Amino acid sequence: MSDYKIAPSILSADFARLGEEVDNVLAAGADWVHFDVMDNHYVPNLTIGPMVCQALRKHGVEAPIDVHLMVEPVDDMIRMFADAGATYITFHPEASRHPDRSLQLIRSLGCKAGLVFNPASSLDTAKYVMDKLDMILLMSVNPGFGGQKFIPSTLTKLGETRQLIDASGYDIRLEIDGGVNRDNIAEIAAAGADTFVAGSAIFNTPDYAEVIDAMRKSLS
Ligand SMILES: O=C(CO)[C@@H](O)[C@H](O)COP(=O)(O)O
Repeated sequence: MSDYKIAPSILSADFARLGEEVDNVLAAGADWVHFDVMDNHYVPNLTIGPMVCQALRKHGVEAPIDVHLMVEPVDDMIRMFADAGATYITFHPEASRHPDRSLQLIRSLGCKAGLVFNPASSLDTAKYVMDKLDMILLMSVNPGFGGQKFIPSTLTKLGETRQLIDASGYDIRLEIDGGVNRDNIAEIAAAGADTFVAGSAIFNTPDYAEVIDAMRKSLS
């Protein structure tokens, strides 16, 4: 597999200089912008909303914006992020009363749709909606904060998810999020991931290009 995507999580960026940070990380070789939306209800933290996504588009960001909704409920936010220029919109199935309907809503608004699974959540819901998925995102930390350690049992879960995707025959990306860095990215890719979210491993270093290059080297 060679179509790897690196998606820096702007949760670890300097919010006071967000446009510049996103420009810099894309110029450094990032493929996507990962956009973490937290509501202090589904997760115990509060971050950014659709206005910030729209502001990044107005600023000139053309790269895919990968919106990870950690909010409950999800449908109003899906509509607002689709209007704001999101490319992917993913949500946690337990945060929607009707996950199938929410997935259909995302696609009906012209975005790509995905489900997110926490470290201890079963993949069951995914099995019944494979035809409506463009991405499965596995959390390798508990959601809510950047800078946590990768939970090793996620490697087994990645393998199970990869089998599920391959058996389905659908074109579904497998994204991993939490504790990804230059030292573990190769092992994570070998377990089945093709899309890598990394926040602190990129934004907490002075040279974004150096880290992203090192990640790509590990992947090649
Ligand atoms: O969604 C989340 C946290 O809830 C992630 O996107 C983190 O922001 C990843 O940060 P690092 O673990 O890479 O620092």
